[in-house]
Amino acid sequence: MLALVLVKSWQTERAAKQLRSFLHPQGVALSLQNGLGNHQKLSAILGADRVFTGVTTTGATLVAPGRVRAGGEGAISFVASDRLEPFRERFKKSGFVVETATSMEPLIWGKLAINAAINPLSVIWRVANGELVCQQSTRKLMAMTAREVEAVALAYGIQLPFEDVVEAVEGVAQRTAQNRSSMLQDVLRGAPTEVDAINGEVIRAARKVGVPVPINRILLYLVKSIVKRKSTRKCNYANCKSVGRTASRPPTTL
Ligand SMILES: NC(=O)C1=CN([C@@H]2O[C@H](COP(=O)(O)OP(=O)(O)OC[C@H]3O[C@@H](n4cnc5c(N)ncnc54)[C@H](OP(=O)(O)O)[C@@H]3O)[C@@H](O)[C@H]2O)C=CC1
Ligand SMILES: CC(C)(CO)C(=O)C(=O)O
Repeated sequence: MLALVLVKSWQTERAAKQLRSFLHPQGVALSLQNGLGNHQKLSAILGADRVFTGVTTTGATLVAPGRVRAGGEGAISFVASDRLEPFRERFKKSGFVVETATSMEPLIWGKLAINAAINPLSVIWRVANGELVCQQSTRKLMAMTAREVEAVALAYGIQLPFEDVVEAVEGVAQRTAQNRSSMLQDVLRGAPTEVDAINGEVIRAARKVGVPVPINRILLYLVKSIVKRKSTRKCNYANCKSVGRTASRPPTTL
């Protein structure tokens, strides 16, 4: 039995606890989630020998309950294992492209670079992925973000699984041109985002090895402020306690 874990990273722990009670003792869980930390959360609850983590660049947009629009070409990638082998053919029969990787960390960090660069920018500009490669300025921002992630990975001795991270990010954005990133879908429906598990984790990992990641930091705060603004409909300045403000006037509109 295979349990595919495709919940948001902040839902992983709950899903793992549920899985613990009904996954067959010989069954395995395969996470294709974005971000860092899902493998550890699942392993802590289900046991490391039952948890596999891969990635997918197959885009999907939820259009209504039970209705999903395929969001362009992509692949499912995971490290070869006897326990996953029986499911490879099933994925292929269902029309998915399946790729084999030699180790998990480069795979996860490669996907992290892709999501750190595409997802927040799609939220900030409210565009489908393809739009991000249409303008020089957004392309530059995507490139700078992805290169920061690559620098952090290298500081940990992890080589990303592509020759050129910028080409990889732009390639995914082009192949999923019509897709709304999973983060944009979250923001549009008022759900929590995975920005902490993506750009937030890049920042945490970078801090430990002393690599500067200013663009990831800015993207994290921009996404958080957009989410916050959407949930607080009117200007909350008068009641804001968290800003140690010195001025008694409201902020100037620029
Ligand atoms: N969408 C995309 O294009 C891609 C997404 N990903 C990654 O895949 C993962 C899933 O993304 P996505 O499909 O967009 O997410 P969605 O939030 O659209 O879908 C997740 C679904 O899982 C349900 N769910 C949550 N917890 C449980 C549970 N314990 N038991 C059963 N169902 C549960 C949610 O229900 P409810 O809404 O009620 O919480 C929701 O319907 C994420 O990590 C994402 O980053 C990776 C590549 C592409
Ligand atoms: C592959 C991509 C960028 C597809 O949109 C994705 O992983 C996501 O939206 O989270």
